[in-house]
Amino acid sequence: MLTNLNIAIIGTGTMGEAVIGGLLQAELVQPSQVLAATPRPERRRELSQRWGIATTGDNREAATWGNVVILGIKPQMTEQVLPQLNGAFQSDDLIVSVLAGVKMRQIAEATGHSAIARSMPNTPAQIAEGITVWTASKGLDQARRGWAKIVLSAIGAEVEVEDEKFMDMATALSGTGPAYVFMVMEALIDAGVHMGFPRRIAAQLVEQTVIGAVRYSAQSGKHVAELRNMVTSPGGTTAAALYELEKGRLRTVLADGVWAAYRRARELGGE
Ligand SMILES: NC(=O)C1=CN([C@@H]2O[C@H](COP(=O)(O)OP(=O)(O)OC[C@H]3O[C@@H](n4cnc5c(N)ncnc54)[C@H](O)[C@@H]3O)[C@@H](O)[C@H]2O)C=CC1
Ligand SMILES: O=C(O)[C@@H]1CCC=N1
Repeated sequence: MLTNLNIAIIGTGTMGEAVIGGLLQAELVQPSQVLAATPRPERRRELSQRWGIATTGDNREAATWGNVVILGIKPQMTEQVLPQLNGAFQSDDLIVSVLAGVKMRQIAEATGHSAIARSMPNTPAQIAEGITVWTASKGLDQARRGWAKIVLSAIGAEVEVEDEKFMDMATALSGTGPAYVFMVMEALIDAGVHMGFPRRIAAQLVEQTVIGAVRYSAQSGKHVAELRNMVTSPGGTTAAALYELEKGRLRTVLADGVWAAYRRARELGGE
């Protein structure tokens, strides 16, 4: 449990705040157990008003105070921020990173602390509907693995993987994934408007089509190709549409996007 733990968040943008919100809304912690570190005073005011938590502009103070220290800064900031934290950790603290690309070895070297859970959430975390893939540093004890699991389950489902190599793949597939879905939705809504629907109605049709298709897929347990075949009447509209999508290389374009994200995640980690 997280009852007696202090949770510090360093870097409280989109993802850092999602974790704060998830923890508080699930009542896994009290506001008095949370300290948010971020450089901008107006952002600190906003966070303390919205969540009733303490804030600081001093990253080292947050790392010293926290038993669980969540890193929500951008990967490009690691060289500047992580050395500030060196020596601030107690031996039984836990670092939870959400940084794309950055390896546990890099975090351990820069901070001098090797008890780390590296995670990759995604933005539906903001409504506790995220999916987070995570892995722990070798030899991390069960108690702190438990802390990581509880913190990450506050923002949705979580999947633990043994090998850190899966983290960059998760970054490309599920971490970046909501952007693929939103872009496809946007394109479909625009097509509806192009045909003549008012935008509001086009958006409603697309949104519920996506929600319905995802729930149907999850509940039916059928392979997605089988579900797609069930939509495709012989000589009908879907067959006509799918022919054009295949001709436009939709599948390989999506795969190329995922591979580009994977390569970029590896670059951010210095590979
Ligand atoms: N946005 C997303 O969908 C996801 C992002 N991530 C990871 O989460 C991390 C944060 O990404 P976002 O929340 O999207 O970025 P963001 O730009 O919204 O948040 C970064 C935050 O760090 C703060 N910051 C800047 N300099 C700082 C410093 N010196 N000390 C402390 N805080 C500082 C900024 O004020 C900002 O609030 C990244 O490492 C990213 O790879 C992971 C999964 C999904
Ligand atoms: O774009 C990014 O780098 C972050 C990591 C995964 C999603 N957003």
